[in-house]
Amino acid sequence: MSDLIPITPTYGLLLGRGVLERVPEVVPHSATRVLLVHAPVMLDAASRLAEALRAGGREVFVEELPDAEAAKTADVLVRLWSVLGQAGFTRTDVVVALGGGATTDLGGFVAASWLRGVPVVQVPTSLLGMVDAAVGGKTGINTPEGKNLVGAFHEPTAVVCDLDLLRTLPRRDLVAGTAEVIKCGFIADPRILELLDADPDAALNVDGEVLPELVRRAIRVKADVVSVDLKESSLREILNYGHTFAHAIEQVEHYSWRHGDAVAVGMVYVAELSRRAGLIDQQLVDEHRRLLRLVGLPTSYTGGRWADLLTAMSRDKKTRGATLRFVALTGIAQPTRLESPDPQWLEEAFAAVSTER
Ligand SMILES: NC(=O)c1ccc[n+]([C@@H]2O[C@H](COP(=O)([O-])OP(=O)(O)OC[C@H]3O[C@@H](n4cnc5c(N)ncnc54)[C@H](O)[C@@H]3O)[C@@H](O)[C@H]2O)c1
Ligand SMILES: O=C(O)C(=O)C[C@@H](O)[C@H](O)[C@H](O)COP(=O)(O)O
Ligand SMILES: [Zn+2]
Repeated sequence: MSDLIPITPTYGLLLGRGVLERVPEVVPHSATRVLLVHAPVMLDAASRLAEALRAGGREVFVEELPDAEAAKTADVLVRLWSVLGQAGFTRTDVVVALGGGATTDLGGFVAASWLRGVPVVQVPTSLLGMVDAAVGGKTGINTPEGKNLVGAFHEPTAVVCDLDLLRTLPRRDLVAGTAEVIKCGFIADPRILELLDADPDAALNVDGEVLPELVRRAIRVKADVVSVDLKESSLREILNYGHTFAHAIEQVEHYSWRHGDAVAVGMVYVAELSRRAGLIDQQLVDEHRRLLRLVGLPTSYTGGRWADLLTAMSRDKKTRGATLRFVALTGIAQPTRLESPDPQWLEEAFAAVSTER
């Protein structure tokens, strides 16, 4: 099973089983040099890919990145700029990123920043990377002040998602990836929620047919948004559902929380907030908790001081001046914005996610 999904008029996504070997096909012909950055766990796959690229006559530089969020730092970026400079990378050369969302965010930003932009081919290896991080052109790194605070919009030349790679993904990371799939269900595609509800085990079976269907649907949601609003002038914000509180958790917890787990709690937080603002009823808040728990995602967060979380939320990219802004729902597949919510609701929603309900 393999098919090419158009993301925007300029690039597509190859989705299927065993498609990793087709990466050389999508590397631009003009590229004589390739920088292949990979997550530590992808060492063998990176070596094989490098050999295949060399067999095609390319000069390949392989760089292993620190794992997970440790890859998304200025130090790693500086190290890679040095590699590119020493190797004499030109604008026709290419970066290939092989790993989870942290690897593709960093790889994308190296490509965006080198010579003000060279091509990048994204090869996500986690569920979250396939349905979200590697698609849509958001790239970047964290700073001590917050998550993804430095970055660029830089669309990939191609995205290659080999579903076979999910076989080695730890269960906890697979589950975390479903948070972004569920997010797509809540903001745009209720069928995602139905499929998941009907058979949560099938939704997490990497050898079955339900997971690929969920992956395709989530990618379609993302593609429909980024193809009309790459730079997040308005519509794209809906992909940030749950992320205001999620990013605050990640930062306050020094990135010991998985992004997807934080997004799960963040969606419950904004649902609680939206109920207080009169946008949704308690039933839809409960539905968030029920669906997230079905696949084993967390729905509560007991750590963190409220003041620290609020400071972190104020640095969210949707904030305008002193105005905190959230993506909220008025119903399933009906996203809206909630601006300057009552400070008491903000804290009450925190109290509500601080206990298991
Ligand atoms: N740019 C975007 O639009 C966007 C969207 C969503 C998330 N993100 C970012 O993506 C990151 C989260 O992505 P993630 O959940 O993939 O995290 P991750 O990249 O940290 O990967 C999670 C873990 O799984 C491992 N892993 C990945 N693929 C594997 C495989 N096939 N087999 C075994 N282990 C594997 C990784 O090495 C890591 O330890 C965050 O930094 C988040 O901010 C970006
Ligand atoms: O693609 C987008 O736009 C998103 O918001 C997708 C999110 O899942 C993703 O985590 C993104 O990196 C968050 O972006 P940020 O601008 O809030 O850092
Ligand atoms: Zn996310």
